Amino acid sequence: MLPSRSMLNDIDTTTQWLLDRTRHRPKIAIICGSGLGQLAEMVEEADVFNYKDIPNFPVTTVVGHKGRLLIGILNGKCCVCMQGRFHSYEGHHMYKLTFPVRVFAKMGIKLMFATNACGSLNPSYNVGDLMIMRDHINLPGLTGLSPLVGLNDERFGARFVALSTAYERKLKTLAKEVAKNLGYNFIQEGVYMMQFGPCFETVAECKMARTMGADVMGMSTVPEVTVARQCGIRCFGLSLVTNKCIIDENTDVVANHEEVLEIGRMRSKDTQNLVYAMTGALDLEEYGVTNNNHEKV
Ligand SMILES: O=P(O)(O)O[C@H]1O[C@H](CO)[C@@H](O)[C@H]1O
Ligand SMILES: Nc1nc2[nH]cnc2c(=O)[nH]1
Repeated sequence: MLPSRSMLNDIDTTTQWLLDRTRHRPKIAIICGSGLGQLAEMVEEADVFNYKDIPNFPVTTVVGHKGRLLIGILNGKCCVCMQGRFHSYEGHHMYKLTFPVRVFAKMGIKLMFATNACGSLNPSYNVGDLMIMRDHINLPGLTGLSPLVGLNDERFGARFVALSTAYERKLKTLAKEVAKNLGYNFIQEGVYMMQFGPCFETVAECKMARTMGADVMGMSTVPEVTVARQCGIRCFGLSLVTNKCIIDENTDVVANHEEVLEIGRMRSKDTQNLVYAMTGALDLEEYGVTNNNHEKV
C-alpha cells in the first residue's frame, strides 16, 4: 500500500487531534527502543495517549513496546515521547510506521532522539555498551524498501533527500561530552545496519554486514530517521548493545528477544540519565526554536 492523498491528510487530522488535547508544544521527539520504555517515565506533567486511541496511529504488537505517546516536560524541555515503536516486520508499511514522525514534524518538532536495541558485530563492543550512531546502512532501502517510496508531498520535503548528514554532528559531540561527565566507560560510536527482520541474522549475514562496515545490527530506527530528515528534523541515534551477533557456525548460542529486554532493563537507568542530561544541555535556539514557550498561547 503506497501513501494516497487521503493518508497525507490523515497527518493533519492526527496532529490537530493531539494539539487539541495537550497544552504542551513539544520541540523534541524521543523514540524508545526495545526494553527502553522506562525512558518515557521521566517525562513530567505528561499528557498520555494510548496509540489505539489516537486517530490513524498504528498499534504496537511487540513485547517491550508499550504503545503510549507522552507529551510533557523532560529536564526543562518540552518533548513528545513514543513509549514503543513500530517495525516493518510487524506488517506495517514503511509509510505507516513512520506516520508518527510526520505528525511530529507538523507539531513543530525540531530534534529527534531515536533509541534502539541491537546486536554487535564489532568484536571490541560488549553487551551493555551504548553506541552513538555515527551513521547507518539501510539494507531494506538499498534493496527497494523506503518510507519515501510513492507519492511525495512537498509540504514535508524534497523528493530526493540527502542522508549524508543523517545524524547531527553537534548532537553526537554533545552525547560524548555528557557521557564523559556521567563517567560512562561503555560508550561507543559506530555504524548501525538495519535489516528488515523479524529473524535474527544468519552467521553468513553477520559476516557480510561486518565486511560492509556495520558495527551493529538492528531492525528499526532507519525508517524514522529517513522521514525525519526529509522533514528537516535533526536526528540523534543511540543503540544499546543487548547481545553479540553470532559469527561462529560452531556455537549453539542463539540471539533471543528475552535477552534483549533483560539488557534493556539493566541499562535502562544509564540510558535515561544520558538522554535526560543531553536534553537539559540542549540550546534549542541553535535548532531554530525561537519561542521556547512550552505551552500553547
Ligand atoms: O529496534 P528496537 O525497536 O529497539 O528493537 C530491536 O529488538 C528487537 C529484537 O529483539 C527488534 O525489534 C530490534 O529492532
Ligand atoms: N537484527 C538484530 N536486531 C537486534 N536487536 C537486538 N539484537 C539484535 C540482533 O542481534 N540483530
